[in-house]
Amino acid sequence: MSELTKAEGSDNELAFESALRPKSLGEFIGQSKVRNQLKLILDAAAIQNRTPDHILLAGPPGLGKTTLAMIVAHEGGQPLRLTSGPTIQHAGDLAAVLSSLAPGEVLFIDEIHRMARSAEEMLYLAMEDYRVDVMVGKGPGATSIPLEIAPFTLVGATTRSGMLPSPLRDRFGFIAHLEFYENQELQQVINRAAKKLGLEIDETAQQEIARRSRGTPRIANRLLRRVRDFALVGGKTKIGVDEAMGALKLYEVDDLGLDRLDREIMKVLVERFSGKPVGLSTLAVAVGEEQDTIEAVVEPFLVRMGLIARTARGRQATAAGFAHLGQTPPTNLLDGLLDL
Ligand SMILES: Nc1ncnc2c1ncn2[C@@H]1O[C@H](COP(=O)(O)OP(=O)(O)OP(=O)(O)O)[C@@H](O)[C@H]1O
Repeated sequence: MSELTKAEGSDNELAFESALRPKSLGEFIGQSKVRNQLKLILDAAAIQNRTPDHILLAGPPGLGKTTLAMIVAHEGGQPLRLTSGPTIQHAGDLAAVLSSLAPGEVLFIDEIHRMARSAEEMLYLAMEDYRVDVMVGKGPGATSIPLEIAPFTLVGATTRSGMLPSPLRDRFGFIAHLEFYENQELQQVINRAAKKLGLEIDETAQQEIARRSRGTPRIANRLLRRVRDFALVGGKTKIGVDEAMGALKLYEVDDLGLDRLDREIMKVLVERFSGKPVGLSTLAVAVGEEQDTIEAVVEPFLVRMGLIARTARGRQATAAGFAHLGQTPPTNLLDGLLDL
């Protein structure tokens, strides 16, 4: 049974993601600058028969950071070890992972900004000298024993590159900033996924889904599956614009791709605070969501769409933000910002 058939059977989001992941740089759509930069690093390492430099991938969720880490391992013919910052709560957790790496292995640490501080310090030495200092004993009798580890490539991923301490950031040979995808690139993502899923979908339907995918391949794939369900239940074998629009309406994805949480945030900024600046914590309480989610997931997209602006005084709705909710901005909203 193929990976995709198994994923179809379980309809499990993670299984689907992994089945739809591009396996090589050539298959990876968009992000051409990052792709070329990454290719140079991998090719140079291959010529010199050494492990590629450590790589940091920064950007909002769902843009392909895990996929790129898998590609780095795959292109270099190396195994991949996956872990994440929140699971590394002590230096010992990291020491266990590092000391068990095979030579050349690619270590992927997702949400690397959430790793324990003590582990961060251990990572500095490991990245630079392929060595860890393991503390044995406690108190004044404690000694540190240096332990050699195999040469490896670290691929770190973060949605909050600003939260990484500079000594850690500086130890990466390459920092890639992933950008939101253009609609035409998302259309390619949808087309590719549809082919893999054996779906017939016309171009207008692809465009409608692409336009509402928040610049994010993960969302494009997810919306495609909901549109597929809509067509299936409606007894359609070919997906057209009616099926696409029907499903998107049912799942409350609006014209610009804003979902329920995006709209709630827009409503708070426009209706409750009338375009005045609002602090992140107030905003989080007002919509009942984690500050982290707002900052890493919601805000980058709304800023990119020009619907809100981040200022030193807080978050503000812009004139375009007011217009999107069908409201008239206050007269003192100058150049998208209130003249306070
Ligand atoms: N450039 C791309 N071309 C085609 N599909 C892509 C691309 N980037 C991402 N995808 C698809 O989007 C999904 C999410 O990608 P991925 O898990 O790599 O994102 P991520 O940035 O690691 O997200 P998170 O930070 O939430 O873990 C995957 O199923 C993958 O197939």
